[in-house]
Amino acid sequence: MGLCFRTHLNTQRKGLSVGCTSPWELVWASPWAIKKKNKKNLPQSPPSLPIIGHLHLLLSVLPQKAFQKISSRYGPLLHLRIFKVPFVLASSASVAYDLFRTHDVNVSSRGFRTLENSLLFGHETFTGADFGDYYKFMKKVLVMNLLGTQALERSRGIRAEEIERFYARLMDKARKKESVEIGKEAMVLTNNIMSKLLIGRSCSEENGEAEKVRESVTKTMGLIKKVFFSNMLGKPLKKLGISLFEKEIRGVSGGFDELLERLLREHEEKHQDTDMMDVLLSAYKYENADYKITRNHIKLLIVELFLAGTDSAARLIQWAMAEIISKPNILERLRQEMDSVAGKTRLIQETDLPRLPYLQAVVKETQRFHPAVPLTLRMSEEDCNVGGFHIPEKTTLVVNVYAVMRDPNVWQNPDEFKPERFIASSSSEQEEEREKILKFLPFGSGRRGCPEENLGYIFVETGVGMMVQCFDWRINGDKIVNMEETLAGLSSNRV
Ligand code: HEM
Repeated sequence: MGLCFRTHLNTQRKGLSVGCTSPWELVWASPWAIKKKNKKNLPQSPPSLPIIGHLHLLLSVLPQKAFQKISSRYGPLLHLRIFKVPFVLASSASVAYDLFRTHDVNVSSRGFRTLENSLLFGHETFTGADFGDYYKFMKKVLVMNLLGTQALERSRGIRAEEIERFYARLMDKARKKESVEIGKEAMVLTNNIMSKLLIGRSCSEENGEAEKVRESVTKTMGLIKKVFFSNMLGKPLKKLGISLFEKEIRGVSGGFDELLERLLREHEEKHQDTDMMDVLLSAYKYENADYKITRNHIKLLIVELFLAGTDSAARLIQWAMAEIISKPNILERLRQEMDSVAGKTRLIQETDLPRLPYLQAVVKETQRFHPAVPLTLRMSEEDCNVGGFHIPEKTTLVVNVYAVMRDPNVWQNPDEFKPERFIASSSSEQEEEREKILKFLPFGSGRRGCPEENLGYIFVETGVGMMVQCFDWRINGDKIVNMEETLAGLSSNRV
């Protein structure tokens, strides 16, 4: 993207193991089994091919789009199989409601398969942990020290400082008439903020540390996509599954491990209590803690938070800007709103956000249209009934968030980018509607939903807000913004 100053601004401103007794296997085994199926009322299964099952339906387009196409033809709750491994695909708002409200506890584990002795995808991750003591302990630590309202207020200064540095970097490029890769710059912003919150300093640009970390984040997000699908491929491809990527995983994992070990030693030497790593070290050393965490837990959580906080928000900033730049009427309305709230002499601040409903609506519509995490993975602990169908225990559940947020039964003109839909009704009406159906799920939902919705919104709204407020944008070369989607990690990407 090319950019220049806005002339009127005067600021410097895992897997599923299926035993022979699984009802799913019975379904495929014999006509006798089909009777069993009907008795149990399992979700419908589209026609499949011998051996590979439904794999062929997934190969041509992005998985979320392929799944959406299958669901719109066969129904919102389907059982599919890839080779011998079954999973249930949920694709409508009402089914999402059933899963995340009625059966929230039952589906609050993910069932990831793990890789031993690896930092990434190891058995001690927070994101993959069962909903047990370790998970609950860490979540409490997170809310109190990083993600809760008070913790967010304490760290506001860090984010404001980083928005100013972001502004200064763009201003420098504008002065030199250089073009800007929005995704890359957004990643620097989110990466710096997460580094400061987690380890008390941003990674150094001088010695290449920051670039190395950003590269590792991008590589890991790519690996998450591969491991997500290898989790679904399960047993038959076990050897080809996670082990196929083992070398790659161990490489990235080793790099993170080395960095984290160095950071832990730095923190132990300075004995302070200012960032998330300090908090976790105190918990590690505290004899009477409710749960005895290990040094490995600390490293893992830091890496997971780093990944979760950096990548999704940066991609959303990139998507939001792509939509805004290609739609001048949205850009103009945003600017008017921003100028009336922040004026022309200072940068937009976090505290301005509640008074910027249109900016909030643009960010929400970006989340609906281009969800950073289009598919989420859960596992049913016990048998349950969803949308009138029987779901056996230990079934992998894939929720197609992308399809839910384009479900034509609950969204008007779902394939149109229309921020106004988020300001048309009052917040009490929206709340009432949300209670009845779960149709807006960019952060997932229920116990295993994203614990950091607030921080996610702050990142994206302030980042986008500043870019719109302070700069005019022009597309390099092409007259239109390329909105083609690719899959990088589990995230939609813009190329
Ligand atoms: C706009 C940015 C973000 C988006 C779109 C996003 C989205 C998501 C989604 C969809 C999930 C899975 C939810 C589910 O399975 O129901 C998730 C989980 C998670 N997110 Fe976020 N997230 C964002 C920002 C963040 C930030 C800033 C942090 C932390 C600093 C964070 C930490 C986490 C963690 C720890 C989990 C795992 C929760 C669990 O397993 O219980 N996320 N996020």
